Amino acid sequence: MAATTSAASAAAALTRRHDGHHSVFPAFSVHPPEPSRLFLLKALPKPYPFLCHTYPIAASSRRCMLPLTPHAALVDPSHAFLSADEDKPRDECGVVGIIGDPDAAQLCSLALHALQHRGQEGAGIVSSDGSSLHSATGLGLVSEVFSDPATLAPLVGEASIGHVRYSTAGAASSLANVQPFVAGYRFGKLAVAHNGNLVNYRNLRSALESKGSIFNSSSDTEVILHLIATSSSRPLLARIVEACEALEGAYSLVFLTANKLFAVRDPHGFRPLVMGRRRPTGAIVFASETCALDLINAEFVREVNPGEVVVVDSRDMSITSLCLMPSKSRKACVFEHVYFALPNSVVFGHPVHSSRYSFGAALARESPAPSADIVIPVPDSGFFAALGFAEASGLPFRQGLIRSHYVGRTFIEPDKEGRNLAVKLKLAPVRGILEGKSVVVVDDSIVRGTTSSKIVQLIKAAGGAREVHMRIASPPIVGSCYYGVDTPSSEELISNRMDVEGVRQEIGCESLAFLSLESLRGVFADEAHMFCDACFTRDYPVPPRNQEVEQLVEV
Ligand SMILES: O=P(O)(O)OC[C@H]1O[C@H](OP(=O)(O)OP(=O)(O)O)[C@H](O)[C@@H]1O
Ligand SMILES: NC(=O)CC[C@H](N)C(=O)O
Ligand code: SF4
Ligand SMILES: [Mg+2]
Repeated sequence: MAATTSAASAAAALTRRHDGHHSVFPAFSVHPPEPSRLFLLKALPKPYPFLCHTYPIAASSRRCMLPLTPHAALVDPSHAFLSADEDKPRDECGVVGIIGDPDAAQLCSLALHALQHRGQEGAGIVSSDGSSLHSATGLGLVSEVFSDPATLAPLVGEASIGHVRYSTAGAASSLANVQPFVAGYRFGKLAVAHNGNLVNYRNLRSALESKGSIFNSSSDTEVILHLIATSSSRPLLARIVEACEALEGAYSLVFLTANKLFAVRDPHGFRPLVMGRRRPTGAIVFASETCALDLINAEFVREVNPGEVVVVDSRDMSITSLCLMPSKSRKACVFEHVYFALPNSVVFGHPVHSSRYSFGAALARESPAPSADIVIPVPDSGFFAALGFAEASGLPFRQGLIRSHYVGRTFIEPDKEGRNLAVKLKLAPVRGILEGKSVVVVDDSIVRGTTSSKIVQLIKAAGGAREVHMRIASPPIVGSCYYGVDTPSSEELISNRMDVEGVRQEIGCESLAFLSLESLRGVFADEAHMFCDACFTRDYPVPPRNQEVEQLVEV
C-alpha cells in the first residue's frame, strides 16, 4: 500500500514536467503599461505563486532601501513545490540579459526557455522601461511561470534580465529565493541574476548582518546586492567591482538598472557567459549558453572574459568593457561539457557535442568492449559520448532506450521506491533491439549510481539483454562542487565510497569503466589547465569554506 502511494506520488510529480515541453509563448507584442498595475502585487492562481512588481527608479534616500522584494510574504507554505532529487547532480542556473529591443521581456522568456535545462525550480524576468523596473518571478518552469500573457505584459521596456534557478544556497521551494532580485539602494533600483555559488557568502552575510543589513532571502546571491548598496564607491560600476572583489567562488552575473545592463564574470570564469547581438534590432544579448542566442536570432559576438565587466548603456547603446578584477588562473567548469550544457551550445569556445563525442571516442580506445554487439546511449546527455564510442569502436549504434519527453532532467522522489519508478517512467528499453544482445551502455556520469543500476535492471529484465557493459564518459565523481553545481555531499557519491569494482557490483553489470582523467584533459589539449575538474580530483581552485557562521539569537 505504501509502495503504491509512493509510486503514485512519484508519477504525479514526474508528470508535472509535462507542460515544459509544450508551452505556447505569447506573440511578440508590447502591451502599454497600465498605471493601475503600479505597486500592484499580483498573485496568480495556484499551483505556482507569482509576483509582478513595478519599481520607481528615482528613489534616492540617505539609507539603502533593503530589504529586497517582499516575495516571502506571498509564499504559500502549504504549497510544496518539487523538492529537488538529492540523488542527482542538480543543474545550475541560467542567466539572460537583453538591451535595445522593444520586445526585451518576451525575448528574455524565450531565451530562458532555451536555458531551461540549467534550472527548473523557478524563473523570473525584470525589465526596465528607462525609468522603472518591472518584475515577475515564480516557482516552476519558464512555461509555467510565463504561461499567461498577462504575466509578461507588465514587463515593458527595451531592456530585461532573466534567470532560471536551481538552488545551491537557500531553499529551492522558496519564492523569496527566485531571481532576478530587485533592490533599492541610495541611487535607485538595481536587479541582479546570478549563476554560480559564493563559497564565502556565510561570512559575508554575517558581517553585513552585524552592521545592520536585513536579508529577505536565504540565497547567497543577495549578499551581492547588499555589498553594492553599502559600498561607498561611485559610480555604480565602481560599487559593483568593489562588491565583486569581496566575493569568492563562482559568479556569472547580469545587473539591470533604469538605463544600463551590466554583465560580470568571476576572475576564474567558472561559469559560462556569452555576448551576442540580435540581427533584426542590433540589441545586445548576454546569456549563459549560445543555445539561447540561437533561439532569439542573435549572433555570437564573444565570451564575457573572466574578471570582465561589460556595461551597455541604453541611451546610446555604447558598450564599455573593463577588466577590473585582479587576474586569476582560468578555471572553466569541465562538467558543463560532460553534462550540464546543451550539446548545441558552444561553451568556453568548444562545441559541447564535439567534446562529448571525443570523450566517448577516447573511452572506446582506453576501455573497449570487444565482445559487445551494440552500443546504446543513456538519453539525453549520454547521446554524443555513445556515438563517439560506437564510431571509434566500430560497433553499431542503436537507440535501445527511449526517453519520455514528459519527464524532466531531474525529478523528485526522495525515497528509493519513487526513484526506481522515476527511472522506469523516464527510460524504456526497446526489447527488439536489446533481446539476447551483449550491450555497451554509455552514460556521461555516475553520481550516486541510481540511474545506472536501474538501467542495468531494465535492460536485462525488460529488454532481455544478455550482458551489459557500462561505459562512463567522465572519471568517477569523488568530490562535491562548491561553484554552482549542487552535487550531493561527498559521502553520498558512490565513487567516493567504493572503487570501480565495488561500483560495478552495486550496479550489477558485467563490466564497468570510467574515462580516465588524462583522457578527459586530453580532449582540451593545451587548454586543459584552464578547466576546473575538482569534482574528479578534489583539487579545488578556490578553497571551500565550510565553517558555519553562528546564528545570533536576540533575547
Ligand atoms: O548516478 P545518478 O545519481 O543516477 O546520476 C547520474 C545520471 O543523472 C544525469 O542524468 P539526468 O537524468 O539528470 O539528465 P539527462 O536526461 O539530461 O541525462 C546523468 O546524465 C546520469 O544519467
Ligand atoms: N546554480 C546556481 O547558479 C544557483 C545560483 C544561486 N547560488 C542560488 O542558489 O540561487
Ligand atoms: S567542481 Fe566539478 S562541477 Fe564544480 S566547477 Fe569544478 S568541474 Fe565544475
Ligand atoms: Mg542522464
